Amino acid sequence: MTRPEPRTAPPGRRDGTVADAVRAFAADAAADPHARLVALDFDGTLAPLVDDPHAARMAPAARAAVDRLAAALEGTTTRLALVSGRNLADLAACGEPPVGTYLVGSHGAETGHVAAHGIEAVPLVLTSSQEESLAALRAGLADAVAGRAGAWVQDKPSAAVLHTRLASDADSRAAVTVADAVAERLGLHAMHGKDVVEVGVVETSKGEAVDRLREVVAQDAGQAGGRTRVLYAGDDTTDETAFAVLGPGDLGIKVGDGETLATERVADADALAAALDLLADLLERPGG
Ligand SMILES: O=P(O)(O)OC[C@H]1O[C@H](O[C@H]2O[C@H](CO)[C@@H](O)[C@H](O)[C@H]2O)[C@H](O)[C@@H](O)[C@@H]1O
Repeated sequence: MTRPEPRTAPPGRRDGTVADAVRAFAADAAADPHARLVALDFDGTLAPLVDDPHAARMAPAARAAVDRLAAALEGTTTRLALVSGRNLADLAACGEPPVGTYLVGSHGAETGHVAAHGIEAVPLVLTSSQEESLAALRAGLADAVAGRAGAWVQDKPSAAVLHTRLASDADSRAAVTVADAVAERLGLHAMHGKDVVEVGVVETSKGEAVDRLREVVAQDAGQAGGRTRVLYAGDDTTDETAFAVLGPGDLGIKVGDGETLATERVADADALAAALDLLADLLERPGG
């Protein structure tokens, strides 16, 4: 798994800088025939963070921009993806992705696609060893939250997540310490996100998922063997693995504060929506 060293994007960027970067990403298709992928994290990026994960929905401006972008992409060689730590079914339910969207759930352990008739998901099959690890992990995280008000465990098909958003600082620290120890004992990698510690039994990352999507999109767009250009936007530390696999012709946009490998930064979901709206404009009027 790629473990990037975060760095801080230059402070004080002008809004115009992100717009310029979006324009460069969307350079006239005639001059730049590469397939493109717009890959967006969900929580904290399109959807403001809330206490109940099931209640998370895209911010209204992000919802409108994503839907508009999806429509603008029809018939082009650009594809849309949601790339999330959420498990696939949860991502589909809360993200309500437009038809044609590629889905990456559980940080890459689950993949799918939104077809006109519904979600087409690649079945996730765990080995017996992974099933055993998952059971031990769930038991260990149950111990981590026992007696700690506000801390709770979310089960996923290939992972378990310690949530501490509603716990006191002391309870949060103690639960995180236990969760880290459980992961270490089981030989699993603990990913620390915003008020979450996520431990999965399938070794993967958003960065690996984005690299796999590059190939899928190139093939789908009739550019097999070509290098798909990627726009990736994310807000959390787990998105850094995706920023780490970006290179020339790609565009990384960090949403909110924090160290990052992304070259561009916007303040929040509304600002990201403005960038996605601009991209939709450019795709609707190539060269305009
Ligand atoms: O990769 P993402 O799409 O950003 O998903 C990462 C985690 O998102 C969810 O947790 C986060 O959002 C919750 C709802 O706003 C919030 O309560 C929590 O504190 C955040 O960390 C989700 O519940 C996790 O399973 C995802 O891994």
